Amino acid sequence: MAADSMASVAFVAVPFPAQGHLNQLMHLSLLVASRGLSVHYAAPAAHVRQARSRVHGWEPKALASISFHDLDVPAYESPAPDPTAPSPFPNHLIPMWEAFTTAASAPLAALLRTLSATHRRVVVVYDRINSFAAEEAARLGNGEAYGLQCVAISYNVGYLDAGHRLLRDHGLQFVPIDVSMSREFMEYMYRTTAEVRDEGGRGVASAAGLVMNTCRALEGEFIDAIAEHPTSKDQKLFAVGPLNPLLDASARAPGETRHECMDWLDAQPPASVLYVSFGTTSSFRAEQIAEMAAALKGSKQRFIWVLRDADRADIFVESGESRHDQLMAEFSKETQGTGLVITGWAPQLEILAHGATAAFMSHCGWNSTLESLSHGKPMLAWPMHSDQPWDAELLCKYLKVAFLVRPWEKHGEVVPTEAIQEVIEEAMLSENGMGVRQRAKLLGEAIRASVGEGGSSSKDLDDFVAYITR
Ligand SMILES: O=c1ccn([C@@H]2O[C@H](COP(=O)(O)OP(=O)(O)O[C@H]3O[C@H](CO)[C@@H](O)[C@H](O)[C@H]3O)[C@@H](O)[C@H]2O)c(=O)[nH]1
Repeated sequence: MAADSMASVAFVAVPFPAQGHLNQLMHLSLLVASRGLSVHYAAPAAHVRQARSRVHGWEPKALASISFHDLDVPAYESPAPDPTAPSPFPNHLIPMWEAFTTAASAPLAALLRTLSATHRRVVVVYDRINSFAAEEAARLGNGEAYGLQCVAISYNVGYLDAGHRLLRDHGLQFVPIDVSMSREFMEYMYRTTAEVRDEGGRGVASAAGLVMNTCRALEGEFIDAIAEHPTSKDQKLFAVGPLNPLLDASARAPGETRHECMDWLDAQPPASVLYVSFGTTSSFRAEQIAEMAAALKGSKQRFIWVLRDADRADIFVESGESRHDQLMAEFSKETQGTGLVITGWAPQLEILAHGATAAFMSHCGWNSTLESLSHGKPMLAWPMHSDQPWDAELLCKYLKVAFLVRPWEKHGEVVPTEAIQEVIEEAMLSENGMGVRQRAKLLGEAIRASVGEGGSSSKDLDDFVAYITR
């Protein structure tokens, strides 16, 4: 591709302001920038700062290849999450999301107009929740918009048709979205997300296509099912994932200072540590924390447990102290030598890549799922909300690389120590566990091949860049 043809195209990423979403558009932006495009990343100031400070797996200097733009939004509340709420869905983030959707389109439109005047084409890649960004791109004479699918593409197959052949053939259940998400968030999505307003229809009519953070090795049949669906008519589809960087088993991330837990991991035997973490949007009830602590201790397995509450709307107003600090000081003494508890931000990508890590107990957020599988690590699935029950189905019944800790039907109940411990022991010690680990290792190799030279995702990324710079 000629350099001038690249430079005359502006690529503008418009993420949804939550860690699991900021992160994916950041990785895609860095990948596209490394191919020589002029890349812009536009979000509220605190979220630009969050995305930059938490980016993992890249050289910090890679961030210099992107122009960051603060979208001016009015002040919003940033309450602490409520761990006692009946549902773990992060309703405390909704005031911030409302402020974002109401206010961000005007500054985004101004940015797009400026770029439109100085570039041959403006390509907006927007989180599918942010339909407003595609509408702003459509107002430009030289604008083009692509949705970014931040969750499994099979999730959409289930959403469009819960009785789809692929679901029937594999015995997969789709939990309706109004069951796995809060009513308040459904109402919000109905206003902000064309695909939801359309009940799974075409979505933003003007969007040129869809970029998917997945690969054929994981979801090939589902990618084909979406391509054949009438809603994809005239849309360009690109499966370019996993977007997260891949590290080798030494888990050395470029240019980063290492978290102290990595030295501890270095000293553990190969494939001996269970990693436990539940992403950035869920908080455990105190009763559940006690059962988890007892199960980890009782299993006598090595572990790293990231015990943190859901992010606040603005992560920089967090107090620094954790409600778990005191309890954990005691638990850490009891399990010293066997396990580590982290109540701050953990280097998840590095932990999952490390040769001492055997398996990952997770809520099955799509980033966690991709980060684990792309490093060949099986999962212990404990879905909390949103797309997570679907991911657990995909992992346990379709890919067969996970053990189910808690079936979705029991999501209102506290999972007792014995049930958690039983799954840990099955994953870490049993013959069946070894089989699942082996399958995850092979799947990891296939996923890595997808983004390697000549792989399906690498080819789709080439095609995407070639198409937007045509
Ligand atoms: O201490 C921590 C905690 C988290 N992470 C990272 O934070 C991200 C978390 O993302 P994810 O696993 O997807 O979980 P959530 O934060 O819960 O993500 C939300 O967004 C995802 C993408 O849409 C959805 O799949 C989830 O259901 C939704 O809850 C991952 O990259 C983790 O590596 C860390 O690096 N360190």
